[in-house]
Amino acid sequence: MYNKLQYISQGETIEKQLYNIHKALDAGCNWVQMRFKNQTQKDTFTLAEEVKYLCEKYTANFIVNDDLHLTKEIDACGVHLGLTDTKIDEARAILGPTKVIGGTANTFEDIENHVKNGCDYIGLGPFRFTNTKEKLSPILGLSGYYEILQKLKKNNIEIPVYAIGGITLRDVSPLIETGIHGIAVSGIITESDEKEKLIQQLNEKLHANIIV
Ligand SMILES: Cc1ncc(COP(=O)(O)OP(=O)(O)O)c(N)n1
Ligand SMILES: Cc1ncsc1CCOP(=O)(O)O
Ligand SMILES: [Mg+2]
Repeated sequence: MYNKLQYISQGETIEKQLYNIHKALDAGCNWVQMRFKNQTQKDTFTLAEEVKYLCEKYTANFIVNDDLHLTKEIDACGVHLGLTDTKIDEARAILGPTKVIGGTANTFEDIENHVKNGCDYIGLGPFRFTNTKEKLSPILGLSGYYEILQKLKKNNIEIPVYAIGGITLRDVSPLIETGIHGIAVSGIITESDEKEKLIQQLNEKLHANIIV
């Protein structure tokens, strides 16, 4: 099963990205999504090779944001694709059955389509406003997650759903109660001065036995 906590990297240079990823791994993250926007192909490739090496050293899963061909080229564990990125079925045809493909969703219908097209997990959001990403889809809030997760249950659609967007520690328990599998976070881990403690607290809440 997929880890319940995914760290999405931040940093405008290769050095800052590596620093942030290294810190997150040291503090106990074992799933990293490398998100390095608006960069040259050369720099993105250089960073990806370094991140792959680091993740192997820490036995962490490594997925690439957006870039399907880079994922294949460096043999990462998988890729995360948004609603305007390469289509999930195209990615599946190129990557084959074993790579992890995550897809962004904002609605029940997005999830239905992703499942039909061979997606492995869903990043459903945004939960609330965040400065980490520009051009956000409509904010879902807790009620949005509750509605969508109920509809998935009613339609017998089973896929790990990750909440994303502006999530803080105190959001985790109520989000888990909606039926999500886990969370994908960037800001709270990158900015924390006590990363190890935070990751431990996040994992405790993510793994608490909640009867939904
Ligand atoms: C786990 C997860 N969920 C959603 C996203 C957002 O993807 P996308 O909409 O393509 O936006 P960018 O991250 O590419 O700006 C994600 N990256 N990860
Ligand atoms: C990539 C992405 N997609 C929707 S919100 C978001 C950013 C998540 O980062 P943060 O946890 O800092 O809000
Ligand atoms: Mg994208």
